[in-house]
Parts: sequence; C-alpha cells; structure tokens
Amino acid sequence: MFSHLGKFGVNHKKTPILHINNMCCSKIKASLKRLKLYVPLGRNYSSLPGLVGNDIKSLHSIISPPIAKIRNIGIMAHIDAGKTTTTERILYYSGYTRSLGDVDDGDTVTDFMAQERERGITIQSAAVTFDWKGYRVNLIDTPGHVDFTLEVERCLRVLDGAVAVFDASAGVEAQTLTVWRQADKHKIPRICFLNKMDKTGASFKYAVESIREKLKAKPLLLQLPLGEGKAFKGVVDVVSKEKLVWNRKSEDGKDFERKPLLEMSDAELLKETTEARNALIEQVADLDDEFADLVLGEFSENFDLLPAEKLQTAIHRVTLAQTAVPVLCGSALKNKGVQPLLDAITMYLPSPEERNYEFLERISRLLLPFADQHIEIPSLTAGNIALTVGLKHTATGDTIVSSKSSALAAARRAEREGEKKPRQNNEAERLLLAGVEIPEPVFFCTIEPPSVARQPDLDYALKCLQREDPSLKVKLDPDSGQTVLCGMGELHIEIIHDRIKREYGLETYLGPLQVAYRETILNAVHATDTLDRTLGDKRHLVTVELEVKPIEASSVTPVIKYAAGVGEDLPKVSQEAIENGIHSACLQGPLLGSPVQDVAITLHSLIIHPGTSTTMISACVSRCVQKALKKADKQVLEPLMNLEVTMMRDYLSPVLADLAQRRGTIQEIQTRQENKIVIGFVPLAEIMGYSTVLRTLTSGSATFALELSNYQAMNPQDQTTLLSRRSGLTQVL
Ligand SMILES: Nc1nc2c(ncn2[C@@H]2O[C@H](COP(=O)(O)OP(=O)(O)OP(=O)(O)O)[C@@H](O)[C@H]2O)c(=O)[nH]1
Repeated sequence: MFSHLGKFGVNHKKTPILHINNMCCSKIKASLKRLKLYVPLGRNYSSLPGLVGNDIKSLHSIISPPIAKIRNIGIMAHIDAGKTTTTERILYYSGYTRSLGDVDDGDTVTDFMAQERERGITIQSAAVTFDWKGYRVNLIDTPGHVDFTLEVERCLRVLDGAVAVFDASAGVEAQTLTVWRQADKHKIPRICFLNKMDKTGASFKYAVESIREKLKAKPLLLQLPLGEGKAFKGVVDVVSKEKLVWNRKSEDGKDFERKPLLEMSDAELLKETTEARNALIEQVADLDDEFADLVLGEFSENFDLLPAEKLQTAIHRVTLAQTAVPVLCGSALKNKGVQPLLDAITMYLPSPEERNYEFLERISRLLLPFADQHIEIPSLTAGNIALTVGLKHTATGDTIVSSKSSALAAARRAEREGEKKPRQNNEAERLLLAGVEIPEPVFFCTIEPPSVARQPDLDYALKCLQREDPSLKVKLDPDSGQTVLCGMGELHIEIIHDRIKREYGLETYLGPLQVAYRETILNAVHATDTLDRTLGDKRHLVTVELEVKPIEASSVTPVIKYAAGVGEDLPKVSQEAIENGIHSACLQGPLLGSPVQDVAITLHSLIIHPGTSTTMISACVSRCVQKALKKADKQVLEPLMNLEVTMMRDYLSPVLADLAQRRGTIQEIQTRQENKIVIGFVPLAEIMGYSTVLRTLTSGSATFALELSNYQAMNPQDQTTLLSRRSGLTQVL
C-alpha cells in the first residue's frame, strides 16, 4: 500500500543518527484504515492533516523548529501509574487533541492497538509530536508491564530526557526500579511526576522518600501539593513562590489561577514554601559550582532576592548532569498539575544539542509520527525523531548509517567509549553499534496454524512480529517439527497470539505454556570422541579430548579454554568450528533439552586429519561435549522471580498461605496506609495463572509485579518431580 505514496529525497547531511523503529504492519494498516474514509489510495501522505478533520493541529508549522527548542522525551513508569492518562492530558492542553481521552473508556490516542484499548494497558510505545509555548516536544509513551521491557529499552536509546510517572499512593514500585535502571544505563536526564495526588492514600512525603531510598536519587522538590487525596486542589510552585489552584467548575482543567503567595492570606503556606525554596537553593548549590558562586556572592544574605530564572537555569544544569531529579506532582485524571509539568519538560529537560549524538545517517523515506497516523516529510533536522518504512532487512535495535566508513568510525568510537561488547572478527559484526539488550525469554509454548497449508503464513507473521519485537523468539522443535514461541511472560505470548489472529487473519493454536529451564553440571568430567567419515573420495577424521566442569561465576554461554600446546597453531577457521560445536552442544542439555550454563570446557587434545571439513570438526566437538555432559551429575536450574504483591491488610494471611504453597520465600512485609506489601521470591513455574488466583483470594483488590531475578538450582525432590512429569517431553527444546 505504501508503494502508492510519493517519495521524497532526504538531505542526509541534516539527518542525525536515526534508530529504526520498525513500524508494525498493524499500525500502518490501522492508519490506512482510518485514512480510507478520507484519502483515495495513492494520495500523498503530506496532505494528511488537512484531511483528518479538526482533531489534529496543522503539522507543517512544527516540522523544523530550532534545535534548542526541541525536546525528545519519553514517559516511563510502573504499570498503571498513569502514563497514558498523563499523555492524554498533555496532548489536550497542547492543543494536539480537542477532547480528553480516557484509558478506562478505551479512547486514548497513544494506546491505539486493539489489545491496548481492551486491556487498558500500553504494549507498544507510541510517538506523538506537539507544541508547547514555542517548544516542539516529541513524546513517547512506553509500556509499564514487565513483559514489554524491551519496548522501553529500545525507546530509551533515542530519548534526550524522560518523565517518570509515579502513583503517589504507592511511591516507587517494582517496575519503576527496572525502568529507572534502564534510564541510568542510557544516561537519560529525568523529572519525576507524582501522579494520583487525588487518590485516597496519596502521600507526597512518602513518594518523595521512596525516590530517595529506593532509587537512590536526590529529589529536588519544585512543588508542594495543596492538599492530598480528596482535598487535593492544586500545587505550590516552590521556585516562584506562587500557588496554582484549579477551578472546581472547570471540567477539563484548563482553567486555573496562578497567584503569588501573600503574607496576609497565606502566612503559613508562605513560610513553608520559603523554607522549601531555601532548602532547594542549598541543595542545587551543593551540586552546581556556578550556582554556588552566584548564591554565595550576591544572594547569601537573602535567598528571596534570587530571581526564579537563575534557579531554573541551575536546575536545568543539575538535571542534565543527572546529579538530582526535579519532582512535581498532580492528578492527571482530575486534570490538575499537567500544564506545570509541560513547563518543566521544556525548562529542565535538555534539547538534543545538549546531548552527544554525532553520527550521520541516510534513509530514503521519513514519516513524522502522530500515534497511529503519519505524515511523510522530505527532510529532518538533527535531534528529531521520525519513522522510516520499507526497510526489509532491519530489526529493532539496528542503527542506520550513511556509509560503511561512517559506520566503522562510529563503531570505533563506540568501542573507545566502552559501550560495545568484545567485538567479533567478522566484518558485519564490526559494523554494529551498541544495540538494545534483549532479555532472555522465560516462557515457551508450541504454536500451530489451522492447517498445514497455512504454515508459510504463520512463518511470515512470526518473522514480521519478531523483527518488531526481538524479545519474541521462535524456534523449531527438532523432534516434533513444531514451531515454538518463546516470550517474556504469559501476557506477552497471549498478545502475540491475539495479534496473529487480528493482523494476519490466522487462527492459531497454542500448546500449554512451559517454563524455560536451564541446566548445569555438578562435577568435572572427561570425554573423548573420534569422528571418521569418508564422503566421496575425501576422508574426514577428527579426534578430540576435553573436560567439562562447573564454574562458580554465572555465565550463560560456556567458557572455552585450551590446554597448553592445544590451539596454538590452529587455523582461525578450525578454532571457530570448535567453538561453534561447543556452543551448539550447550544449547540442549541432557536432562530437559534446555540450555546449559555455568560450565567451562577445556580442550586437552585435538587431532585433525588434513582435508577434514570444518562442519565435521564442529560435529565431533559437539558430540564429545554432549557425551561429557551426559556423564556428569546434572542439575536443573529454574527461573526465580522477584514478586511484589500489594493488598488490603485483611487479605494478608490468605495471600501468604497461598505463596507458601507455591514454594515462595518472603523477604519483607511492608505497611503502606491500609495496604500490606509482600516482597519475596517465587519460582516462575509456580506462578502461572497467579493473577486469577490472586483476584479470587483478595476479591480483586490486590495487584502484583513480577520480574526475573535469577536462575536457581531446584531442590532434588522438585527436580525429580519435574523430570518425571516431563519424561515424555524431555526433548522438546
Ligand atoms: N485517582 C487517579 N487515578 C488515575 C490517575 N491517573 C490515572 N489514573 C487511573 O489509573 C489507571 C491506569 O492509568 P493509565 O494512564 O492507563 O496508566 P499507565 O501507566 O499508562 O498504564 P500502562 O500503560 O498499563 O503501563 C486508570 O484506571 C486511570 O483512570 C490520577 O491522577 N488519579
């Protein structure tokens, strides 16, 4: 369908590094579906805004603003903290939309996939562009559910700043920690928005403390709430000493008053705000030398005389340096506090030129994203975010560059900066820049098409979905020939299943969901093997002797060593063949056919007859490693999950009793107002279908978050039970 659209040349000199966001077919299809009403096929996309009615502002005015006025930001948080609601309000106040969307009604702009609207959660990141007070903001709303962590990671790479949204009644929650760590890894400056201040149990103080304690971040309190819970009516701007009160009668929150705090009418509040402002000034001065000089010089006698702009500039520098995080509060649902958040985004988060992106790239077609609608643009200046389509061989996490030489230069630079893992020898791999980290899938299940004839359609659908979402893995079971899906969680696999049906029109059947175990060995073993085969008139002869032993350090791939004298004169191709053989043997352990980890393999001797092919070398080494693994004492490792369950205190006992039956270990039980929070570990195998059980146990009042902690050894009794249960299935993966 896109071939009908007009093509534009791209001035690649103006185009900065552009990370591919493979636009999913669903989004393109969804756009086209909505466009069909207005656009005859073949019409140019750049005429889109005029055609989609009054809901979307004219786009052309915002295509090329000065770079200092651009903000590329993401919104991140724990599931249900209110990212999508906050985004909706942002879009409304900026004039991007003319009505308020509601996640609970399923009509938000950014959650546009059918599955998102039905479930009220964000699965895929959506990008939108809007103006705020002369700034152009490119905003990405990212998912909060742990199953879609990769989606968050791939967005963070292209962002210059982020807003972390918190539920003010819960403070820092499990997934907040994960996304915060990811943002630390990508060095993203952040501001915090304590949302849901209107909710019963909301506590500004508690939420700020949890940022300090759990995230180990230094909160800069730029606002104080005016009331909490039902009494929440606005915020105090600590920097300018003004109060912002929303008009109760205003249905959409557009109408609010900003008034200076006065001694006469707000004595107590003014005192509290002055103290907070002085503390803020001292805090910023501690972190920023330039500001410290200013404060200690001109304003040491009276901080009240320090102009708000000077403090704001210093807060901007501190935010950019990531030595502290500005904190704001509000209630997106009740339409309070979102406009000041927008001001803070433009004021404190950096423009692209304040961040160091130096790479150049070239592509042939660019689209500006507006959630599920796109406008084709001829060029793009540095620092913008756009989409590109029609790239057949790229996948999420790739980087597009303008030429091989610039890729090599970039790779060298990345290497110097230590951002790249040890580089491989092959040229293609040398061209890669630091990619996104793809988490290992913990669940798998078989998937079957409705008939054998539809298998190619299923393969095609899975190939497309995988390019978009590399955390989805697809394998072929060597024994049954069935296709196996490996994903991050039950929900992840369920959504993939659903998307195959809706977007590719294929009704597929999933086998039972199974846990992705790993295996290791408990003692060192020796093995030798010889492969002697004549193919045509060529003799292939290899003899190998090696030792496999367990290692303490956790290592997913086997550590390969050569005994003295072995491997010294080995040609590179033979060495690669040996290592390939070892790796392939370790993919299928002897107990369950699961990957083998935490092992070291030492090659003691190797005799290769001249003319032996590398395939035969690999085959012999692989067989010898498998022989050794079979001889060793073996151990199953199972995925252990971090679990956090939040419930009303009355339900604590049944939840604990249930967790005990699931081999759970409780680390801590916290009290938060009327709620109890149970923190602990539980094996993944025991937690399947937990949401349904928890709902029944707590009358639907509890929530929980799960995250992979590590792989741990199963105790002998559980291991025996598992092996006997799976005895018919030991060769599945
Ligand atoms: N009381 C209250 N509820 C809110 C507020 N903001 C959002 N909610 C509600 O919280 C729930 C989750 O809101 P979302 O905006 O979907 O949260 P999210 O963080 O985007 O969730 P995911 O996309 O699933 O990660 C919805 O029921 C909202 O109506 C708020 O300020 N106050």
